Amino acid sequence: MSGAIANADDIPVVLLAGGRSSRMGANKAFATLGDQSLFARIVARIAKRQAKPVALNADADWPDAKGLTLVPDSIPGKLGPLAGVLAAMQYAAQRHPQASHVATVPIDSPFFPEDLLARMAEAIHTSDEIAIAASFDRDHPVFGLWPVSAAGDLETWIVTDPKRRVRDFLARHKVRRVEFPAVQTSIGPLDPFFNVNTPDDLVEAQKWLAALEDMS
Ligand SMILES: Nc1nc2c(ncn2[C@@H]2O[C@H](COP(=O)(O)OP(=O)(O)OP(=O)(O)O)[C@@H](O)[C@H]2O)c(=O)[nH]1
Ligand SMILES: [Mg+2]
Repeated sequence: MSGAIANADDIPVVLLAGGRSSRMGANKAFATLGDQSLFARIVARIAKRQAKPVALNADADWPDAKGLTLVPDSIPGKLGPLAGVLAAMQYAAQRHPQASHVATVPIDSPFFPEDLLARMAEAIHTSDEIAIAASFDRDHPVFGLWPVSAAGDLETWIVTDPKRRVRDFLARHKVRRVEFPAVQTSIGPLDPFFNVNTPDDLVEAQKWLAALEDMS
């Protein structure tokens, strides 16, 4: 905890939902998992621990933002998740000027840790550091705390780097990786960052959900 500069309660959270859902074939935010859409499930999971209002990074014609501030990408063309991160930074700079960081959470990962923001905030030691989540030794940079001060650098990088690989952007900054453990369930260890990309993933997510409900 010592040295941490960010308090999780003060960090605005932006849901990333600006992708194409091409593997799902339809907007996966509205795919049903249990008795809720992925979108509703993720909003509820954040609301459990998050005091600040939540914004939604999605296309301007999104059907129902559930009262969240709708934040479309500032650079058009679906240039990847970091375009959503940039929109999140710009939203935070305008609407939460006291916040050093903005958090991003993707719309397709329904089992993310409840202590996500608290642990990521603890990992940040200076206002220019990035924190990203990891599990099973794999990075999940869509789950990140992003310094608002890096917006200009991110914008330049998105526009000028033709490959736009997330790891290349991260290499330009000081990054804190926060490793989260597997969740033990009745059918085995669940990666808390399991994400739903395909119809088959949705079927698998239903199994994990049932296994988690068995445990509670
Ligand atoms: N703003 C924005 N968000 C994106 C973009 N591409 C992906 N994302 C988001 O980043 C997260 C991870 O992306 P993917 O799992 O690849 O989702 P996707 O791009 O919608 O799906 P596929 O088309 O199947 O790859 C999701 O929350 C997406 O909504 C983009 O171009 N712009
Ligand atoms: Mg995904």
